[in-house]
Amino acid sequence: CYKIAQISKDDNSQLAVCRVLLAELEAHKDAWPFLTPVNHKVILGYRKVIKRPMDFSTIKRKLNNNLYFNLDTFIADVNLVFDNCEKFNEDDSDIGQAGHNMRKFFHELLHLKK
Ligand SMILES: Oc1ccc2c(c1)N[C@H](O)CC2
Repeated sequence: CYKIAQISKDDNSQLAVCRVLLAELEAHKDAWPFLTPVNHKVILGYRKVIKRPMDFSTIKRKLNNNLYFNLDTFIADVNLVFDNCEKFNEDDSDIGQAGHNMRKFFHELLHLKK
């Protein structure tokens, strides 16, 4: 019984860490391309090229609906945001640069909290 109690406590603390990490990502000056889903009806080719769209508002909804098993599944979705950005944007574009900046910022956040 203790083991089950221990896992559920960790889940709650891991969930709290995810919420803080997401808030820090959303507050970053370069977060603007990633705050809401890309409108694939407007951006031609996006739906064909990007097989698994992801953005910060979707991650927040998944957090609130308890759809992340642990910190690692949350990290995988954040990295998906930046991987999609690299796939669809040139490195020297404004959005491409924002994606690289945000990935570096997130990586540093994770190493601060470990
Ligand atoms: O010029 C544009 C216009 C729209 C978007 C991008 C670039 N890149 C984003 O990844 C997807 C949305």
